[in-house]
Amino acid sequence: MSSTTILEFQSVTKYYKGKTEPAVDHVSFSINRGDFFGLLGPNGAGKTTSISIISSLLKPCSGSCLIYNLDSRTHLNKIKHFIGVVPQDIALYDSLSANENLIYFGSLYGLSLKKLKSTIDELLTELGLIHVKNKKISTFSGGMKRRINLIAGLLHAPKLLILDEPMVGIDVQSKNVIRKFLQKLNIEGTTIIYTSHIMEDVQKLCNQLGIIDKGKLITTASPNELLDSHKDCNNLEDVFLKLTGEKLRD
Ligand SMILES: Nc1ncnc2c1ncn2[C@@H]1O[C@H](COP(=O)(O)OP(=O)(O)OP(=O)(O)O)[C@@H](O)[C@H]1O
Repeated sequence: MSSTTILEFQSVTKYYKGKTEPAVDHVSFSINRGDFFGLLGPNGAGKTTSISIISSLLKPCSGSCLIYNLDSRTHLNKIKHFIGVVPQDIALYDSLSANENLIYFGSLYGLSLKKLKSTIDELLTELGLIHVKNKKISTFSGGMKRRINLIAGLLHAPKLLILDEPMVGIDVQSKNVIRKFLQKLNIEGTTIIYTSHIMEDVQKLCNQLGIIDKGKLITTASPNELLDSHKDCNNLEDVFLKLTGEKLRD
């Protein structure tokens, strides 16, 4: 692992119980400090499985995932302080207010209540939600829930933020706020791993991409490198279709 590499996915393979095909098949890639790394692939490609291995929620059957040189299988307690995970499904309590949800999630990291309260107010302000701080999550729109879900993964100021489809089901305004916020966070030093099916967002945000399909890594490259090496393609979506094919995955 070089001094700038913070994550090394080394020949990782994962079979789910009862399945004969691997969800992730000997996948290797590395992520450098400061990257905005887009992990792309069609439905069922293995993105969430890979992210779950990085987050230590799943163990690989073979291979390893090193984060800051620590093995994700054996150093979960240390690693969880460096990483923030924002899952694809909204993981909030509907009957609690935004503030109560965030106090709950922040307390899981052992932050002092004083520090936690000031961080919550800061992030709610940055993401345009301070005026609904004490409103119940059940009254929130999809875009507001997505932004609270994002804040919940950021309360302990992780060095590596892992986002699984953070822009799903939200309007253009919410998307714009989240995109600008993530760009700022990345410029200020947070390394980000990002999965999405929205190629326009990926092109705007990511400096490095890993494309997987049917559990196998097809390529890692920057968006510009991909566009340069596929001159017949007009945009990233065309390159993605060329590399993964037009066949439906369902
Ligand atoms: N808990 C599970 N048990 C069994 N098989 C699973 C499980 N989770 C995922 N799979 C299978 O593993 C493969 C990879 O799934 P995964 O969710 O990682 O893909 P993905 O790229 O995140 O897809 P999507 O874009 O649809 O979210 C798929 O074939 C999926 O059906």
